[in-house]
Amino acid sequence: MAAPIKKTVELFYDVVSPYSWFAFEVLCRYENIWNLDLKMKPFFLGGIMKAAGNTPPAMVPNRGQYMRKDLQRLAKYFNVPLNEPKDPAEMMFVKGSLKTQRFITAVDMKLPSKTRDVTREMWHRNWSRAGLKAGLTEEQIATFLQDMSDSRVKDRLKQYTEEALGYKAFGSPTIMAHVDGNGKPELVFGSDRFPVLAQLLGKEWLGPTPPGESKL
Ligand SMILES: N[C@@H](CCC(=O)N[C@@H](CS)C(=O)NCC(=O)O)C(=O)O
Repeated sequence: MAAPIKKTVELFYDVVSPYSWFAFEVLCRYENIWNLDLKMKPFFLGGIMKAAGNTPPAMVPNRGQYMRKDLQRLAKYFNVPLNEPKDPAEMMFVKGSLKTQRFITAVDMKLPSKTRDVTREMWHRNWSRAGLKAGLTEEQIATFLQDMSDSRVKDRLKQYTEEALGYKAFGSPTIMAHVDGNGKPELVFGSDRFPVLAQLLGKEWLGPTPPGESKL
Protein backbone atom coordinates (compact mmCIF):
# COMPACT_ATOMS: atom_id res chain seq x y z
CA MET A 1 0.00 0.00 0.00
CA ALA A 2 1.29 3.45 -0.85
CA ALA A 3 2.15 5.68 2.09
CA PRO A 4 -0.52 8.30 2.74
CA ILE A 5 0.37 11.65 1.21
CA LYS A 6 1.74 14.17 3.65
CA LYS A 7 -0.07 17.48 3.78
CA THR A 8 2.12 20.54 3.77
CA VAL A 9 1.74 23.06 6.54
CA GLU A 10 3.88 26.19 6.61
CA LEU A 11 4.45 28.09 9.83
CA PHE A 12 5.39 31.73 9.29
CA TYR A 13 6.75 32.97 12.60
CA ASP A 14 8.79 35.63 14.34
CA VAL A 15 10.27 34.95 17.79
CA VAL A 16 9.18 38.39 18.95
CA SER A 17 5.65 36.94 19.04
CA PRO A 18 4.85 34.88 22.14
CA TYR A 19 1.71 33.37 20.59
CA SER A 20 3.84 32.02 17.79
CA TRP A 21 5.89 30.03 20.30
CA PHE A 22 2.74 28.10 21.26
CA ALA A 23 1.91 27.43 17.61
CA PHE A 24 5.49 26.32 16.92
CA GLU A 25 5.51 23.78 19.77
CA VAL A 26 2.05 22.44 18.99
CA LEU A 27 2.88 21.94 15.31
CA CYS A 28 6.12 20.15 16.24
CA ARG A 29 4.11 17.88 18.55
CA TYR A 30 1.57 17.09 15.80
CA GLU A 31 4.00 16.74 12.90
CA ASN A 32 4.01 12.93 12.98
CA ILE A 33 0.54 12.44 14.44
CA TRP A 34 -1.01 14.41 11.57
CA ASN A 35 1.55 13.14 9.04
CA LEU A 36 2.57 16.67 8.10
CA ASP A 37 5.26 18.03 5.88
CA LEU A 38 5.92 20.89 8.30
CA LYS A 39 7.85 23.78 6.85
CA MET A 40 9.28 26.38 9.20
CA LYS A 41 9.29 29.85 7.63
CA PRO A 42 10.96 32.53 9.73
CA PHE A 43 9.66 35.93 8.62
CA PHE A 44 9.82 39.50 9.93
CA LEU A 45 6.69 40.55 11.80
CA GLY A 46 7.62 44.25 11.70
CA GLY A 47 7.52 44.08 7.89
CA ILE A 48 4.17 42.27 7.93
CA MET A 49 2.62 44.77 10.33
CA LYS A 50 3.82 47.72 8.28
CA ALA A 51 2.77 46.35 4.90
CA ALA A 52 -0.59 45.15 6.21
CA GLY A 53 -1.30 48.45 8.00
CA ASN A 54 -1.62 46.57 11.31
CA THR A 55 -0.40 47.49 14.79
CA PRO A 56 0.70 45.21 17.64
CA PRO A 57 -2.34 44.26 19.73
CA ALA A 58 -0.66 45.37 23.00
CA MET A 59 -0.73 48.96 21.77
CA VAL A 60 -4.29 49.11 23.13
CA PRO A 61 -3.50 49.45 26.86
CA ASN A 62 -6.43 47.39 28.18
CA ARG A 63 -5.62 44.67 25.68
CA GLY A 64 -1.95 44.81 26.70
CA GLN A 65 -2.98 44.20 30.28
CA TYR A 66 -5.26 41.34 29.30
CA MET A 67 -2.50 39.80 27.20
CA ARG A 68 -0.15 39.55 30.19
CA LYS A 69 -2.72 37.39 31.95
CA ASP A 70 -3.64 35.55 28.76
CA LEU A 71 -0.01 34.59 28.12
CA GLN A 72 0.39 33.27 31.67
CA ARG A 73 -2.68 31.11 31.27
CA LEU A 74 -1.65 29.94 27.82
CA ALA A 75 1.88 29.01 28.95
CA LYS A 76 0.26 26.59 31.37
CA TYR A 77 -2.32 25.38 28.87
CA PHE A 78 0.27 24.71 26.15
CA ASN A 79 3.01 23.48 28.52
CA VAL A 80 5.48 26.01 27.19
CA PRO A 81 7.88 27.66 29.70
CA LEU A 82 6.96 31.20 28.71
CA ASN A 83 7.61 33.93 31.27
CA GLU A 84 7.08 37.58 30.76
CA PRO A 85 10.42 39.32 30.17
CA LYS A 86 11.52 42.10 32.54
CA ASP A 87 10.76 44.77 29.98
CA PRO A 88 8.55 43.41 27.19
CA ALA A 89 8.23 46.78 25.46
CA GLU A 90 11.99 47.19 25.22
CA MET A 91 12.38 43.65 23.87
CA MET A 92 9.58 43.96 21.34
CA PHE A 93 9.79 47.56 20.22
CA VAL A 94 13.32 48.79 21.00
CA LYS A 95 15.46 45.72 20.41
CA GLY A 96 13.04 44.23 17.90
CA SER A 97 13.55 40.98 16.07
CA LEU A 98 15.16 41.79 12.73
CA LYS A 99 18.62 40.61 13.78
CA THR A 100 17.34 37.51 15.52
CA GLN A 101 15.22 36.55 12.51
CA ARG A 102 18.25 37.05 10.27
CA PHE A 103 20.30 34.79 12.54
CA ILE A 104 17.63 32.08 12.37
CA THR A 105 17.48 32.52 8.58
CA ALA A 106 21.27 32.15 8.34
CA VAL A 107 21.06 28.90 10.31
CA ASP A 108 18.15 27.67 8.18
CA MET A 109 20.08 28.31 4.96
CA LYS A 110 23.25 26.48 6.01
CA LEU A 111 22.26 24.07 8.73
CA PRO A 112 18.50 23.45 8.51
CA SER A 113 18.74 20.50 10.89
CA LYS A 114 19.32 23.12 13.62
CA THR A 115 16.57 25.59 12.68
CA ARG A 116 14.11 24.35 15.26
CA ASP A 117 16.61 24.13 18.13
CA VAL A 118 17.94 27.60 17.40
CA THR A 119 14.42 29.03 17.06
CA ARG A 120 13.49 27.51 20.41
CA GLU A 121 16.62 28.96 21.99
CA MET A 122 15.66 32.39 20.71
CA TRP A 123 12.18 32.07 22.19
CA HIS A 124 13.77 31.14 25.49
CA ARG A 125 15.95 34.23 25.27
CA ASN A 126 13.03 36.55 24.51
CA TRP A 127 10.20 34.98 26.43
CA SER A 128 11.58 32.81 29.18
CA ARG A 129 13.93 33.21 32.08
CA ALA A 130 15.19 29.68 31.73
CA GLY A 131 18.17 29.46 29.40
CA LEU A 132 18.54 26.88 26.68
CA LYS A 133 21.37 26.04 24.34
CA ALA A 134 20.78 24.97 20.78
CA GLY A 135 24.09 23.10 20.61
CA LEU A 136 25.90 25.20 18.02
CA THR A 137 29.69 25.33 18.18
CA GLU A 138 31.49 28.64 18.68
CA GLU A 139 32.63 28.36 15.09
CA GLN A 140 29.11 27.85 13.76
CA ILE A 141 27.83 30.79 15.79
CA ALA A 142 30.60 33.00 14.38
CA THR A 143 29.71 31.93 10.83
CA PHE A 144 26.01 32.64 11.28
CA LEU A 145 26.73 36.01 12.90
CA GLN A 146 28.75 36.90 9.85
CA ASP A 147 26.12 35.52 7.47
CA MET A 148 23.48 37.78 9.03
CA SER A 149 24.77 40.73 7.05
CA ASP A 150 25.00 38.74 3.81
CA SER A 151 22.47 39.97 1.24
CA ARG A 152 21.38 36.40 0.51
CA VAL A 153 20.27 35.99 4.12
CA LYS A 154 18.55 39.38 4.18
CA ASP A 155 16.83 38.52 0.91
CA ARG A 156 15.61 35.15 2.15
CA LEU A 157 14.03 36.77 5.19
CA LYS A 158 12.39 39.33 2.88
CA GLN A 159 11.28 36.54 0.57
CA TYR A 160 9.42 34.68 3.36
CA THR A 161 7.93 37.96 4.59
CA GLU A 162 6.72 38.75 1.08
CA GLU A 163 5.44 35.20 0.61
CA ALA A 164 3.36 35.60 3.75
CA LEU A 165 2.09 38.99 2.54
CA GLY A 166 1.21 37.34 -0.75
CA TYR A 167 -1.01 35.03 1.30
CA LYS A 168 -2.50 38.19 2.90
CA ALA A 169 -0.87 37.67 6.30
CA PHE A 170 -1.32 40.40 8.91
CA GLY A 171 0.35 38.93 12.00
CA SER A 172 2.13 36.01 13.60
CA PRO A 173 1.71 33.06 13.77
CA THR A 174 0.44 32.63 10.23
CA ILE A 175 -0.20 29.02 9.36
CA MET A 176 -0.73 28.01 5.73
CA ALA A 177 -2.45 24.67 5.30
CA HIS A 178 -2.12 23.14 1.84
CA VAL A 179 -5.21 21.04 2.17
CA ASP A 180 -6.17 19.83 -1.28
CA GLY A 181 -3.03 20.38 -3.28
CA ASN A 182 -4.95 22.79 -5.54
CA GLY A 183 -2.44 25.58 -5.01
CA LYS A 184 -4.93 27.44 -2.86
CA PRO A 185 -3.77 26.98 0.71
CA GLU A 186 -5.89 28.04 3.66
CA LEU A 187 -4.58 30.78 5.96
CA VAL A 188 -5.08 30.16 9.67
CA PHE A 189 -4.07 32.91 12.10
CA GLY A 190 -3.17 32.32 15.73
CA SER A 191 -2.31 29.58 18.17
CA ASP A 192 -5.98 29.39 19.14
CA ARG A 193 -7.23 27.85 15.91
CA PHE A 194 -5.86 24.32 16.12
CA PRO A 195 -9.30 22.66 16.28
CA VAL A 196 -10.13 24.46 13.01
CA LEU A 197 -6.78 23.56 11.46
CA ALA A 198 -7.42 19.92 12.38
CA GLN A 199 -10.80 20.07 10.66
CA LEU A 200 -9.28 21.58 7.52
CA LEU A 201 -6.65 18.83 7.45
CA GLY A 202 -9.23 16.12 8.16
CA LYS A 203 -7.39 15.18 11.36
CA GLU A 204 -8.26 14.95 15.02
CA TRP A 205 -7.32 17.64 17.57
CA LEU A 206 -6.12 15.87 20.68
CA GLY A 207 -5.41 18.95 22.79
CA PRO A 208 -2.24 21.00 23.20
CA THR A 209 -0.11 18.08 24.41
CA PRO A 210 -1.19 14.96 22.52
CA PRO A 211 -0.55 11.62 24.23
CA GLY A 212 3.00 10.38 23.80
CA GLU A 213 4.42 13.78 22.91
CA SER A 214 6.90 15.25 25.32
CA LYS A 215 5.86 18.56 26.78
CA LEU A 216 8.84 20.37 25.33
N1 LIG B 1 -5.52 35.04 19.05
C1 LIG B 1 -4.18 34.84 18.58
C2 LIG B 1 -3.40 36.10 18.83
C3 LIG B 1 -2.04 36.11 18.20
C4 LIG B 1 -1.44 37.50 18.24
O1 LIG B 1 -1.96 38.39 18.90
N2 LIG B 1 -0.34 37.69 17.52
C5 LIG B 1 0.26 38.99 17.42
C6 LIG B 1 1.76 38.92 17.53
S1 LIG B 1 2.22 38.33 19.14
C7 LIG B 1 -0.14 39.56 16.08
O2 LIG B 1 0.56 39.42 15.10
N3 LIG B 1 -1.32 40.15 16.07
C8 LIG B 1 -1.88 40.75 14.90
C9 LIG B 1 -3.35 40.93 15.09
O3 LIG B 1 -3.91 40.45 16.10
O4 LIG B 1 -3.96 41.57 14.22
C10 LIG B 1 -3.58 33.65 19.35
O5 LIG B 1 -4.15 33.22 20.35
O6 LIG B 1 -2.55 33.12 18.92
